[in-house]
Amino acid sequence: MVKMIMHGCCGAMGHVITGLAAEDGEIRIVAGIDVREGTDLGYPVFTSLDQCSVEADVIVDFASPKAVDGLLAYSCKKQVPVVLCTTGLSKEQLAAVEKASQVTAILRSANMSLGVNLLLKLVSDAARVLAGSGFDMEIVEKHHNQKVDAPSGTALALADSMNQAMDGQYAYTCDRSTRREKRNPKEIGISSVRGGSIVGEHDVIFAGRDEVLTLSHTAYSKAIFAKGALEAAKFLAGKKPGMYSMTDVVDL
Ligand SMILES: NC(=O)C1=CN([C@@H]2O[C@H](COP(=O)(O)OP(=O)(O)OC[C@H]3O[C@@H](n4cnc5c(N)ncnc54)[C@H](OP(=O)(O)O)[C@@H]3O)[C@@H](O)[C@H]2O)C=CC1
Ligand SMILES: O=C(O)C1=N[C@H](C(=O)O)C[C@H](O)C1
Repeated sequence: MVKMIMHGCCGAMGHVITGLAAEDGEIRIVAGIDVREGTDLGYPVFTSLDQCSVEADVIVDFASPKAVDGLLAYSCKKQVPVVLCTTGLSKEQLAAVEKASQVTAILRSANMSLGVNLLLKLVSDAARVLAGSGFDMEIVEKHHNQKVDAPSGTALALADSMNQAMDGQYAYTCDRSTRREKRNPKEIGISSVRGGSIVGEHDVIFAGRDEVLTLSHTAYSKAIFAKGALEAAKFLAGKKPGMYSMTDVVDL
């Protein structure tokens, strides 16, 4: 049985994961970490990892960028692998994640769903063919009104996948409101919509002359992320230091 700490246990994802883990015979949440007060989740909850007296094989994180520095320090010190799902990390934090992966096992993914992880592959192929033939690339992402970061981590990961396929020639444009010039052919536009309870939608648009190809993913519940996170946690427990990704967990 894999023993897991749920980092961000009182939030939206923490609650969904707590429910799914309770029905899973291979993994058990032994402690939770959260600054928010919560109802009884069936395991002890601490306000920070430093306060946590319970040992575990893996940490699953859906919390806040504010908590990432402490999370990395704890993971390195205690040698507990981390499935890092929080989005909106700064450039400095992303560099710190890379550095920490030299001493601890880290799996970072902006989206734990099977569909988006396949989409990351599909958009890379599409970019090679279509952007290579002059098509413009745009991403539109839609999320609920509680989301604090924009653009979404998934939108950035999709853009990275497309840009890598094009040898890193593209810059990302997330706001055109102050510009008075035509679109640069070497840009990937990213637009964000926030409203209601939209779980997560990503449209990747390849627009050429007289034809448009759109590849879309729609999340209908947060359970798809929770399921992927638990699979990733089981995979990562006991792994040696390094940087892992969902492509190590799912067969694509
Ligand atoms: N990779 C993926 O597949 C997915 C990633 N996410 C990402 O996961 C993160 C969490 O999402 P979600 O559950 O919807 O957000 P919520 O805000 O609902 O939950 C986050 C929880 O973490 C708590 N928290 C904030 N700061 C700290 C801290 N320093 N230490 C411990 N706990 C803290 C929050 O408390 P308080 O409210 O008091 O601040 C809250 O209870 C986001 O970055 C989101 O983008 C979400 C879904 C899928
Ligand atoms: O905050 C969310 O809800 C989500 N965040 C992730 C992101 O930023 O891409 C993944 C998913 O889309 C839901």
